[in-house]
This record gives sequence, C-alpha cells and structure tokens, in this order.
Amino acid sequence: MIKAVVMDVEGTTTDIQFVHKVLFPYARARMADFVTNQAQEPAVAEALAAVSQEAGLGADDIQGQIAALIRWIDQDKKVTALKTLQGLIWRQGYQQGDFTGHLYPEVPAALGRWREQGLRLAVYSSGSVAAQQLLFGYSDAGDLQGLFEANFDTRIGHKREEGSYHNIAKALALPADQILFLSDIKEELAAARQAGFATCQLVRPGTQAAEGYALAHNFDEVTL
Ligand SMILES: CSCCC(=O)C(=O)COP(=O)(O)O
Ligand SMILES: [Mg+2]
Repeated sequence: MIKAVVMDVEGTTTDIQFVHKVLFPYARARMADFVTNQAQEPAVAEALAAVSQEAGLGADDIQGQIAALIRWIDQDKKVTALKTLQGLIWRQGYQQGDFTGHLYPEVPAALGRWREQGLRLAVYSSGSVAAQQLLFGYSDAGDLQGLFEANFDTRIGHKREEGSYHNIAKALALPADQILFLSDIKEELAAARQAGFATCQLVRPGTQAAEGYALAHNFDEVTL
C-alpha cells in the first residue's frame, strides 16, 4: 500500500518551459552581479568554493567561476553549487513578484486530496531545497509548501542513481515499496524502481512515453 508520494518538479508538477524560459534565464542574467556582490556571504562563498573544486579553478578566480556557472546553466548541468546559487537568485524574483511558480492546473487540488487521504508528500528535484520551497511557496495557486513534509535535492544523491532513492526511503522511514515516485524522466524512474519504489511516469505535452512504466497524463490519472 502506498504511504508516500515523492515527486519530481520540472516536467511533473511544473512545465519544463517555465524552468527553461523563465527561471534559468532570470538566474543567468543576474549570476555575474550576484556572485560579484555577494561573494562574502557564507552560503555564496561555500557554493563558489564548490564551483572552483568542480571546475578545477583557483579559489579566487571569480571570473572563471562566473564563466563556469553560465556554461553549466546553458548545458542544464545539475551541479549542486549552481543549483544553490540559482535558488538564492530566484528568491528575489519570487519575492518581487517577477514570476510565480508554475504548477499544472490539476496539481494543487490533487495534492490536497492526497493529503486528505493520509498520504505523505515530498519533493525530489535537482533544484535546491530552497528553490523547491520558493516554487511551491510562491506558486500560481498560492503557498502550497505546507503540504510537503520533506524536500530532497542532489545533496541526497543524483536523480538517476539508485542509491539516492534508498537514501530517501531511509529519510522517510518507509519501506521502498510503500513510496510512489512520479517523474517525466525514464532514467529517474528506472533508478527509483531499482531501489524498490513504485513508479509512474508523467507524460505531459511534449514528453515521450517510456515503455514498461505506468503512465499518467496528469495527477488526476495517477493510480495510488
Ligand atoms: C525546483 S525549481 C528549479 C528546477 C531546476 O532547477 C531543475 O534543474 C529541474 O530539475 P528537476 O529535477 O525538477 O527536473
Ligand atoms: Mg523532471
């Protein structure tokens, strides 16, 4: 029996276009100024140290760090330090009302229904936990972050790796087969299935259905 639903964001709760045409360009346009002005802030300094390590740069090579960050945005690299910095930049955008977090229209009611049924809900995205909380906290449908008991990002492991799902099951203190993972990406579903999770692919407009997985076109079609 399914006790918890863990969901991906981009392509699952949220239009890929919102992430790629709104969020990524917003952070890209502000990255250089943000990093230059905030480099002394502890969270930023820690992320920049990780950028240098990942990119093989000197600790004080700020121009090299900025270039690496911009390159990774353009390549949609899921580097934890990039995701941390993006989340910090998006905070301003949400707070200023430059955008709200896109959710597919049936998602808010489905989440509420699942909670009423006693299901535990969690998010697992390559976007940082802070970025997830902003997207659901400033969503099109208002503040929905309270519906989730946990948020996981790449600090628990990467989404295409089986071990990440073992870590999530442990964090939720549930057997893997009592957790349903929702994602649009076959490789993520495969990793979750290897770990013993139940899986369902969200086949939103533009998504190719993966063979061998339960599928739903929206949250109303998800079988629990
Ligand atoms: C959580 S908001 C930003 C989404 C993001 O940065 C991203 O890389 C999307 O990754 P996902 O794992 O949700 O496909
Ligand atoms: Mg996705």
